Amino acid sequence: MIRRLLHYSSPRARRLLITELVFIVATAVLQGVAFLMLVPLLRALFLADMAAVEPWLLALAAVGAVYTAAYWFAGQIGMKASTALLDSLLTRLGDRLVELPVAWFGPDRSGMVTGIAIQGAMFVSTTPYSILRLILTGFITPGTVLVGMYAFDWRLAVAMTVMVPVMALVYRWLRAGIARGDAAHSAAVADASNRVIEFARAQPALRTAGDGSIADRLVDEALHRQHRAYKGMLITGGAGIASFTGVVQLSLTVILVLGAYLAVGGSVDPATLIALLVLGVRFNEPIVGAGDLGGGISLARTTLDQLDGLAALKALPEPARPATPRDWGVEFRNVSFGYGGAPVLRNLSFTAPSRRMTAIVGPSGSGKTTITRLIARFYDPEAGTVSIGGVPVPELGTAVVEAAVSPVFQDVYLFDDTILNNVWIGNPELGREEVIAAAARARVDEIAERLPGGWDARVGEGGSKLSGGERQRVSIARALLKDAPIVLLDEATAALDIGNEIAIGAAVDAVRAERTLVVVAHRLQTIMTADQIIMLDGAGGIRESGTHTELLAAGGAYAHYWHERVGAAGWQLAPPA
Ligand SMILES: Nc1ncnc2c1ncn2[C@@H]1O[C@H](COP(=O)(O)OP(=O)(O)OP(=O)(O)O)[C@@H](O)[C@H]1O
Repeated sequence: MIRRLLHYSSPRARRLLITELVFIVATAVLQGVAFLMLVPLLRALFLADMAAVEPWLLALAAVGAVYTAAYWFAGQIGMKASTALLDSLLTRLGDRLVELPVAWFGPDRSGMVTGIAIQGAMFVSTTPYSILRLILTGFITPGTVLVGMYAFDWRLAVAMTVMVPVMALVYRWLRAGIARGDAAHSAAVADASNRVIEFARAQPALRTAGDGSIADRLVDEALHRQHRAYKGMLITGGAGIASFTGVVQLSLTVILVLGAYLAVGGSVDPATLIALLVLGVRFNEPIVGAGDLGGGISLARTTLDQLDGLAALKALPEPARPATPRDWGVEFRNVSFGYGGAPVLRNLSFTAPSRRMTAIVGPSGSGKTTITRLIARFYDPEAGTVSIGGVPVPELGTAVVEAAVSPVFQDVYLFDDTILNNVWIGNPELGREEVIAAAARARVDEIAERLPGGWDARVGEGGSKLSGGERQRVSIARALLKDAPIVLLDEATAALDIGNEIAIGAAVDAVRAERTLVVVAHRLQTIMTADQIIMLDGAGGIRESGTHTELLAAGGAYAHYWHERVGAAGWQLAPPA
């Protein structure tokens, strides 16, 4: 545990932690020495040997004073060490989250990450002071007492020594049982948290569907599993602690019986025996306390295991020196990819040239959004290459790709901040006026005018005060501000109101001449004006590709799709006769 804590510590936290541990060990040894000094002192008192009482009393007071000072200092350092350790753990967690591929973050991860950030890291950081100190004291103080015992009576000391491996075995068993129970409980808590978060988020959908039975059942099952895991943890933990306490009490009984036997035989005088028995009790007390705290250590260990698990996750490969792309055209060559199940894309090849708009169309679930995720390097393909400017994306590295790509996805997340700041994150280097200008190009000014507070109005958690289309407009404004050479636009599937239609149309016009624009296209206007249309076949490949005019003239699947869509939208391609 100490090694693992040091591993997750910054250099400052490590220094503080080591100093704290040195002082903890010193206080534990001093406590043991003080207990040992009780023997001659008590013996002198029982024998009414006042001449011997005084020096022992003074010596005990001196040890007590040093102990108190060391204890106070360990506490002060301990508090600083905890704060430094908490900082290190949260920094490590943050650094790791930034390195992990975007694809790793799903709703099922939020429970675990929240658990570490809010509770686990705090628990681990207070472990040295609140738990480790007591456990170390629980073993070092009795160890000191045991060594000293040999100076008083070797037979009682041997009896105590024989009990040590038995206690150690039971302690190990206790810790292993608690660790197992705690790991199962933590997993169940994370699962239940995910379910409850999902349940809260899904309320609008559940209420409109009028049947919340599935969500109710999933939450109930998760809570039930958590309850069972908690009960299991209490049962194994309770049984372990009871067994350990029993063994420790047994050792006391052994000392008592042996002491009585020795006293009856006359080889120990009664005054010494009573003093030694007091020492025996003091020997056992801290050990029992340490046994009770074994569970606390396991909780900290579970969080450290989770951090180890995060550290072991494979990040996407990064180049030692990122290559330079020749331009910003995108190429897929024989790309195959799936999410662990059936392949979504199979041997897919196409080019989205620089300064051109490529529209991707196809049946629902055919992989349109997946293509944009591969360009943004949320994932690397299982086979084939995705290249930008002639360089495979892994050779460019995630940082280059992230800087080169502006994604405007459907699931836009807005921070609970002002509408202006939500656009500003597209490029924090620019000034307020430039941000407002870019926002106006995506027609975000209309939204700001509507909200009390204008540009400084807050948008609510996740952007809850804005409509889906309005959130996408903010996302478009971010993309315009970021001014990246590749723009990925996943058009909303829902019908847009006229304001959002115009905003998206304006964004498309603003970027298409200068950048590589790849649009998962649903608006007829976007599709027909694209420089190139890639129509997916729904089986992982491309059915047809070309310009709107070419594909219509070919009279194939695209022409069929187009006429259906036009009919559904009520468009008229030619004036009625
Ligand atoms: N994170 C994911 N994990 C597992 N499967 C996924 C994930 N995202 C998408 N899929 C699956 O991959 C397939 C392609 O999804 P994708 O979103 O790329 O399709 P799409 O063509 O954009 O669909 P739509 O037009 O309905 O948005 C679907 O079968 C989908 O269920």
